Amino acid sequence: MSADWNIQLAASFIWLGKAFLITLVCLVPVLWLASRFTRWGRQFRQLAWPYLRPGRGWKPLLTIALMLLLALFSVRMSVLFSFWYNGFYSALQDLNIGTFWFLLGVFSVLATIHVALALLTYYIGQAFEIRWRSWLNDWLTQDWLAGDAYYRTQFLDVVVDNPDQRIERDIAAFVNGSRTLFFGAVSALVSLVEFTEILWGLSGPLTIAGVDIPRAMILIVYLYVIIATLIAFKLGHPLIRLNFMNEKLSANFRYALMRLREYAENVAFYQGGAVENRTLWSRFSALIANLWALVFRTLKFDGFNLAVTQAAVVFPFIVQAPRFFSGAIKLGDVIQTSQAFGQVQDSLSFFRTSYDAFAQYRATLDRLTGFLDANTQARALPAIAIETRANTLDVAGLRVQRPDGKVLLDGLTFAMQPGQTLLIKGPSGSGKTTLLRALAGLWPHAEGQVRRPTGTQALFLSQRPYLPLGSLRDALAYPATASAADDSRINTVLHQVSLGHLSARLDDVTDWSRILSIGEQQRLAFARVLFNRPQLAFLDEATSATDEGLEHALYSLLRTELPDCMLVSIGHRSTLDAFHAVCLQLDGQGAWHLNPS
Ligand SMILES: Nc1ncnc2c1ncn2[C@@H]1O[C@H](COP(=O)(O)OP(=O)(O)OP(=O)(O)O)[C@@H](O)[C@H]1O
Repeated sequence: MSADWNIQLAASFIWLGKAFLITLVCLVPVLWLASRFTRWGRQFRQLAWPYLRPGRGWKPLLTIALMLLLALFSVRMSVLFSFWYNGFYSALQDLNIGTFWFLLGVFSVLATIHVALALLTYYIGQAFEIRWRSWLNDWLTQDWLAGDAYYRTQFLDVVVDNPDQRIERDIAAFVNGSRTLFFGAVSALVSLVEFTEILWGLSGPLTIAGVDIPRAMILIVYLYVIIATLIAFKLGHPLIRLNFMNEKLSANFRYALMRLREYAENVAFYQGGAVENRTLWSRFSALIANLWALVFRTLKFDGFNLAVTQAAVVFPFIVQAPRFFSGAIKLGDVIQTSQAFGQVQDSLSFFRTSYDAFAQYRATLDRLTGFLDANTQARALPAIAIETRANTLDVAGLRVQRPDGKVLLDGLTFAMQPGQTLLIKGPSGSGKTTLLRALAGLWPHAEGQVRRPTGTQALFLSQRPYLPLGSLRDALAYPATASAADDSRINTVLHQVSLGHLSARLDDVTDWSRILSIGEQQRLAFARVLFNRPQLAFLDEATSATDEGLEHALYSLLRTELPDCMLVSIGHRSTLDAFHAVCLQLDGQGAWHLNPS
């Protein structure tokens, strides 16, 4: 078979147009069926459609169409190269120097196009992945934050592990896997059709045990690869679970390392290195045990795949040898046969060799859709509906339970007006912090009515001070944002809480929670209240790390600076009584009493 190189340009464009249309016509129903009737197809649609749907813009779909065109072009180039090899080797066999030089000229054109095509494919593919990844990152992060899902997923029956990994790694793996597997499959199928056609033209009959088999090459390659694929699927199946476990165990190990870094000082004080080492080692061992299982399974899987590929190298030569030596076909035909056989073999084998990649891809789909589903379930958990009402805290018939059903507090009813103060007391574990969680709308095991200011008009200072990543100015203003224009007000409140020495470091970006002592962090939290001037502040043991003198100074400051702010405090010290008019006493069994403090 030889090609007329003078008409190849026009012929290639016509081929490209036809192949593009045929591929689209075949692809659309296949994708639709997969997204309806397969689990991975449904998961893919759940993750991909929000980005790809034309209602949001045509750019992603048009980029996919362009990538499809490039993939088809690349198949066309392989076909042209295969004809080039045929002509070239036949010219060598015929000692035809004119054709030899002509074909070298053709090669330089083909090679230039090939290089340009490869670079363009790379660039467009990467640009597509980066844009899609950014969009997904934004979507999943917002979904995680929406409705306090990042906090409330802990109350689900099945808690999703390592959301950080799902956002950071799985999105990238999903985007890359979707592109490479999709275009890999499309290229494989189109190559299969093209090179089967070439092989059809090149193959002759084969006589086995007296029986003539027409077009034997085609029959051999298809039978060979289909049987090999079935065996490979069986060998590769356990890889799905092993890959899933690998991701999970790696993330668990990473989390243990991160935690050690986070609590470095506590561990160092306890001299708990040996215990930590055991924990780290046990998590690492689980990871390694799974890795060994993965290695042995991959040895079997890859060993089989490599053997199948190697054995296929010699087939076409053996089958064509009689026709070549009898002079029925030329050297170029033999070379092209071997290439076409290799291409058909590769294309058919795509589904076998990609089984591993597909297994990982499915694990990624599971992790990402599991994450989104958990967020949705967390948002659907019950919570007290908070009604916004300025300058009042009105609680009626509030019932708070532990997750195991034990009632901590029943029928709580009280109301507060601007400037009023309430101190919540009770034994440890009686539900004081949980009551605040319920009043914040975070606790799922609560019912009743709450009316209060919302948004930045209500501030909750939790037992453990929290400082966000960023500058000291950001930490002080949290959750509001402050700019340099607010510096004079920030400096005033810093001096008021005896942190004036920090006023020169407002722009310093560092991990402030490691630098400031707990007492200083608690003072910073008071500065936050003074800066944000809420109508209502909840202080959960907010002065537990300060001495009584400083506690007195901080509470006095709140009363004088924010006389209208309603204060709800939790605390064990009797020194707090003086700053609160009413005391709510809990017994942790459901009963409660309101007394003058
Ligand atoms: N996420 C949770 N899952 C299960 N039980 C919880 C959870 N959070 C709190 N509890 C339980 O609810 C009960 C009340 O806890 P809470 O933190 O409200 O007590 P507290 O009165 O604030 O205690 P302390 O004075 O020691 O801070 C405790 O028995 C605690 O173990």
